[in-house]
Amino acid sequence: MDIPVFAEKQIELLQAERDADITLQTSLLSTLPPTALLRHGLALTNLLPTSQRTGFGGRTIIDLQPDPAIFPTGLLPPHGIRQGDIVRLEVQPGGSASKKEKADAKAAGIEGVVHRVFEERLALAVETTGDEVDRIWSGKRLWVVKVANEVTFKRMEKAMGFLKALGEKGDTTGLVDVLFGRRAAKEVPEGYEKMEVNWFDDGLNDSQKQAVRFALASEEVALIHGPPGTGKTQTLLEIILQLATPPTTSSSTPPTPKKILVCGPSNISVDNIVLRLPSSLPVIRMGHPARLLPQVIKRSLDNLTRTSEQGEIINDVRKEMDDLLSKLKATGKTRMKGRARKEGWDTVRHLRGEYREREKKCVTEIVKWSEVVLATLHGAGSKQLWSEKFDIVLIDEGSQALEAQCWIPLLLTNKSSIQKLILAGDPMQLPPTIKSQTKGSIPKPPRTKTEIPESLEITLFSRLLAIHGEGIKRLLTTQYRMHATIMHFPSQELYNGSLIAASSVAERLLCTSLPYPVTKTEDTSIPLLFIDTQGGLFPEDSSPSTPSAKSPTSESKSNTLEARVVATHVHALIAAGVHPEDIGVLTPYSAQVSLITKLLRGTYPAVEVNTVDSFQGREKEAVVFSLVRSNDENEVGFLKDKRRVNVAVTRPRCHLCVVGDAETVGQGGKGGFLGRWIGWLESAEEAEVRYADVGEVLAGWAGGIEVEAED
Ligand SMILES: Nc1ncnc2c1ncn2[C@@H]1O[C@H](COP(=O)(O)OP(=O)(O)OP(=O)(O)O)[C@@H](O)[C@H]1O
Repeated sequence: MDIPVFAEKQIELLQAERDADITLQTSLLSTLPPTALLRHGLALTNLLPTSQRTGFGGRTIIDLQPDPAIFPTGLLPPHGIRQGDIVRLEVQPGGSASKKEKADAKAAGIEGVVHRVFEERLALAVETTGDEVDRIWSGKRLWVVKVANEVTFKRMEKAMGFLKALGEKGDTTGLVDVLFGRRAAKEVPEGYEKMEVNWFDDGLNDSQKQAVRFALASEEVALIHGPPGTGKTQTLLEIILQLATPPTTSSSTPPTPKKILVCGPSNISVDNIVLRLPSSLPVIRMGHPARLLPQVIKRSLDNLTRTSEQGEIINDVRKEMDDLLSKLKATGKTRMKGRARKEGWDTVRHLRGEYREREKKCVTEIVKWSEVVLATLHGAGSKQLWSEKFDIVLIDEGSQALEAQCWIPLLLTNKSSIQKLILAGDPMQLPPTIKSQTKGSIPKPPRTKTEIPESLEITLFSRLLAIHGEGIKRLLTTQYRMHATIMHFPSQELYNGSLIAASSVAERLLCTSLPYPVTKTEDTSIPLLFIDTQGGLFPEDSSPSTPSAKSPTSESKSNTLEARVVATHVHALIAAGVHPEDIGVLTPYSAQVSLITKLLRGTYPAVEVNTVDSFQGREKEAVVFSLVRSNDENEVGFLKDKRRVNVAVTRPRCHLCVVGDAETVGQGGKGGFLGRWIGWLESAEEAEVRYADVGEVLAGWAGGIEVEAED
């Protein structure tokens, strides 16, 4: 494959994606009033700054509380601002603010990362000097607004720029050549299957052990294909331990541990690994502390820096800076004025410089001496790792990462030291969401070694498979999540029928397997239920919610009567004793999510209602899957992507209930995965089929349903 052409195409696609991202965000921010932005999770309004202190990297942490005049309870209203979000902090324009006043408020705002979200306050980390904070500090009412994350794009584009230059200069490493199919990957040594391994986790199953042996024996690239619940992360943990602490042998030269960079596309994917690594293994979790799970903070670079010897001096500088800051913050009689105030801010600036310098040295030392460094793919491009030499890069959830993201650890650290890439993922689940992609099209991975991918949806995992074939991959085959019946169809269709349900889960049922009593009913005693709405009496709503100021989600579908069927089934499960938090309702459409949420939230707020795409990687004891589509044209839209259906139907542990129109979905998906799936559900051999009755649905459980007028 022509590397410069590949890199240029990636840059072009990334720019289109960034533009789509910004256009969407800007149009929402410019059309919706603050209250609507709050409702759509894009802003948090009516905040007052209460205190500030110094955090990691010399950043200022600002605490923001709800204005008591608006929120007398002292609690923040329901909002969608999450830890780690990048936001702008601005003075909130009043209802009658002119365009110019709004623009001025925006220009004076500062960018920051949400450090912590509490019920009664938001802590924001800002990369700015104290006097700038002071400028917007003067007791005004503030708001935070989410901003598109351009930094992520910049880093991917930088990696692609590097790649292009390497290709042009002909300066590629052996690994890069393999990853572009310019030469075949070295063969795994024969007999690797019998390799003696001193297992850290002897409970691994055979397919996991073979995957570990394969990853250890491969010299350049190993893919680990982990279908849902098959213990992909468990397998990676063993690989990390084997590489970082090789067993001692009788030979006089002790084996050298490998230096490993472990990455994932999201913070949670990385934290999940950190949490499961033994505390005896010295590891560093890179990344902004605001984005890490509290349980991993002690292994974060931030914490290791603070608790090191050098850290003591750094802490002293920090304290001096904070004391001075609080004097500068003082109001009333003690307010510092004039020259003293100016000198005060100068000293803060100087101390901040000293603080950063010392911290940098300390960080470099810590990173140098750790064998396992964990970061998000994006975080692997941070300055602190630029010259670090890693032997092996290991990426979890590789099929949920953009290819350009995967190149960040491979190129923005010392690339010449990296000999091997171990990539785990499942190309049969959803790839990252691409906003610039034409709706409904499912791009195919390149068919030849030279074909350049035309879409960001083509992941490195699927491209490598297309280039090198199945020989570079090992499949994990025992799943530890769901009842064997729930697993059956995805296994047959997508994983060559090779999945096995572990005996601990193969017969899981709601009425027998939950850690609390659940009554045996016709619903709780079966793993798979299909409630068929065919017959035209449960039509999808005729006017789709199109993008508008009122409903800025993109074109989305809903089905009001089907939503009632879903709510009734949820009610029946809860009436039998299933805890609401163990039930998830999934649907491909955000408009249907809103509709079902409205039906359920008054009585059962703990039932999670979500889109399939947002629920990938998670599980619930019971899942109700609402298909929505029911129309004379047999249009099935989003459902056509088998990866979406696969994700939805592999989330439950004990019970899956599918609600939908077998006619529309079966005909719409005829000849393909979807058609076969509906055929299998209808065949009633494995699933129980019931037919929804409109009269019963309307007369059914409504007592607790909170049906609200559209707001
Ligand atoms: N060999 C095993 N024996 C028993 N339980 C196992 C084994 N391997 C994994 N598990 C269990 O299976 C569950 C899923 O494992 P893990 O989180 O590693 O899977 P995953 O493939 O990464 O999951 P997902 O597909 O959701 O990302 C965990 O509860 C884990 O403890």
